[in-house]
Parts: sequence; structure tokens; C-alpha cells
Amino acid sequence: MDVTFKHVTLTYPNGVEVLHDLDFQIPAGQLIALLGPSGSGKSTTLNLISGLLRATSGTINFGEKDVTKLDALQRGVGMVFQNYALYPHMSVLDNIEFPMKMAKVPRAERRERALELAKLVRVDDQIDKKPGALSGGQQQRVAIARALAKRPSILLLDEPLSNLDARLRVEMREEIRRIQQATKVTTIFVTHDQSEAMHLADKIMILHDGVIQQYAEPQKLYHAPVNQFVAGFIGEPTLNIVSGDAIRESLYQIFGTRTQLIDQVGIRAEAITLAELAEQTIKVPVTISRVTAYGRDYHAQLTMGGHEVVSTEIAPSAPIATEVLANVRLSGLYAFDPVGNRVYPEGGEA
Ligand SMILES: Nc1ncnc2c1ncn2[C@@H]1O[C@H](COP(=O)(O)OP(=O)(O)OP(=O)(O)O)[C@@H](O)[C@H]1O
Repeated sequence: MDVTFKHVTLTYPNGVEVLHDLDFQIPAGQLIALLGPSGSGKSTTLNLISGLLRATSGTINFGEKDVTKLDALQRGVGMVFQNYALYPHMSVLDNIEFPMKMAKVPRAERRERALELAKLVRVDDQIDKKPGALSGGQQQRVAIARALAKRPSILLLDEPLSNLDARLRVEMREEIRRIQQATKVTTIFVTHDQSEAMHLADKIMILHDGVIQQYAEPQKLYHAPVNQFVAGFIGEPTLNIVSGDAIRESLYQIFGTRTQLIDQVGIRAEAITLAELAEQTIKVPVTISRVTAYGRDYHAQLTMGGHEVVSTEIAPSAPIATEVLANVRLSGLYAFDPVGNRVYPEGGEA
């Protein structure tokens, strides 16, 4: 089922408008991440989809149906919360069956469906246990199975992996992807972790201060961020930011008089190298202060025009503490105007 927001705003009872004119469509069967820093409006947006919150203005459609005024029960979406909220006194199987029991699905039918779901999420060897006897990842699986019990057309996950340790997080994100592909249910999940969103989602919606900054495929966000906020939010290590003034002479090599449009420059860590490259680069003076090797990765700290920057392409054998000319790949360089909009690369695509 696709989800369409048209000019949706949300004002909380204290009078503060926290979501401004949200306009987007989530296509049926996709896995979408709502990504943004704390307070950007992710959970509020999710709650507008679930019906736990009512839009102050605008309309929300599930497919052809206008659901703007329907409550959570009437919308029939499946939800998984951060803390899983399983019933502690019930077995795994009873937890999964519970929503169907409430919906008065006949006993044999709901048992069959619960067993099928336990298998899908791979807890079929745990069905008699109580949630307290399960690991975090297993509880998460049960919560997903329970949310799928009534065959929702939309599944909502609010920070589903945040309570898991790093290794389990990676495992469960692959599992969420697998389960979503097996069921084809339109899935929307909230996260503040860009790498989680990049690994999992078909498309990512980046929110900041209740405004959609960009809504696009992960690769598009990485290679063609529309503004400095998106460029800085996506990517690891974080995008280097250097003021245009600090490297204006270097920028002039390529941009000529257009250099004056540039206020800030973002440079990906992998775009700064001492090697000579066949692709288009600009030469920028840098001073390397330290290079650390992590396994097969490098992390070099340098100063560029008085700014601290990081490169992943400079080896520990590089000259330390003397000024050298680095080559900066234009494919990893973005230029922004004074309000943070991208002015290079020009146009919609990078
Ligand atoms: N019940 C409420 N009443 C008033 N303001 C609220 C309420 N709930 C949230 N807000 C405000 O709305 C804004 C968006 O909050 P929301 O919880 O949607 O953000 P979020 O991106 O999910 O953040 P987090 O990652 O911290 O959960 C914040 O400024 C928050 O303070």
C-alpha cells in the first residue's frame, strides 16, 4: 500500500508547529528510512502515519483511501517500538497470536498463522519461552512477528535496533531487510543512524527541524546531496567542511570567477590524496599532522587553509608537519552558497 502526504503540518497542543508542509509519497512494497537528528520530527511523522497523531492540516492517503481522520485502530498498520513492548507473562507464540485473538480470528487459524510467522522471523525453536528468556535480537524478531500478525499493509518501526549491541544491530538490520522482502509489506522505519539507513533502505527521507531536506535513494544522497545539511549527515567519516575563503586560490583553478559564489566547501575524506590522479582534481596546500592505520584503513589528520580535515587516502609514510600539495578529487567536492544550498556540482544530478 502506498502512503501519500499532501501539505501535512503538525502543531502540538502547546502551539508549536513541529512539522511543516510535508509532501511525499512512499511507494508500495518499499523499505523507507526516516532519518534525522534528535528532535527533527521522525517519530512525529511516524505517528502521523500510524494514526496515533492527527494531522493539523493536509491530507494522508493509504493508496486511494483518505485516512487523514481515521484513528490508529482503523488504519490497521503494524507497529514495532524501540522497547518491543512484548507481554512478559505470555509465551512467544501467545504474544504473536495476541493481536489475532483480539480480532477474534478462530483459534486454529491464528495458531497456524503464528507458527508461520515464528518461522519467518526464525524464532520457531523458541515459541514456548517467555520474552524474558530471550535475547534482545530474539525479542525484536517476536515483536516484528506480532506486528505482522494481522497482515498489515504497512509496517512501522520506531528505532527498532537502538537497544541492541553493535554486532546484533548489523545482524538484525539484515533480518529486517530479509523479512521485508519476504512479505513485501511497505515498511517505514525511524533511525538517527545514517549507516543503518544507508544499508537498509530503498529510499531515505532526511528530516531537519520538521522539514524534508531530501528524499532519495542512498547513493543519490551520498553523491548528490542537495545541501550542506544532507552532505554533512550522510557519509563516514563526516564530510570535511572548509570555508571557501580558506582555499579560494585553489578553487579558482577550476571555478574561475564563479569561485565568489562559494561560501563553504565540503570535501569527502576519500577525495583528498597525495597521489597524482587521472581524474579532475584541484591542488590544495595541506599540512599532515598525524596518520593512523586501522587494519587496512588509514585515518590522516591534516590542516587545510587553517581547518582540521580528515583523509582516508594518505598512508603513514607521508611527510608529517611540512606543507605539501594535496590533490582533491572534484568527484568528492561540494560547494555551498551562504544558505547552505549546493552550487557545485550544478543541477539536480552530481
Ligand atoms: N507531545 C509533544 N508536545 C510538544 N512538543 C513535542 C511533543 N512531542 C515531540 N515534541 C517536539 O516535536 C519535535 C519533534 O519531535 P520528534 O519526537 O518527532 O523528533 P525525533 O526526530 O523523533 O527525535 P528523537 O530522535 O529524539 O526521538 C521536537 O522539537 C520535540 O521537542
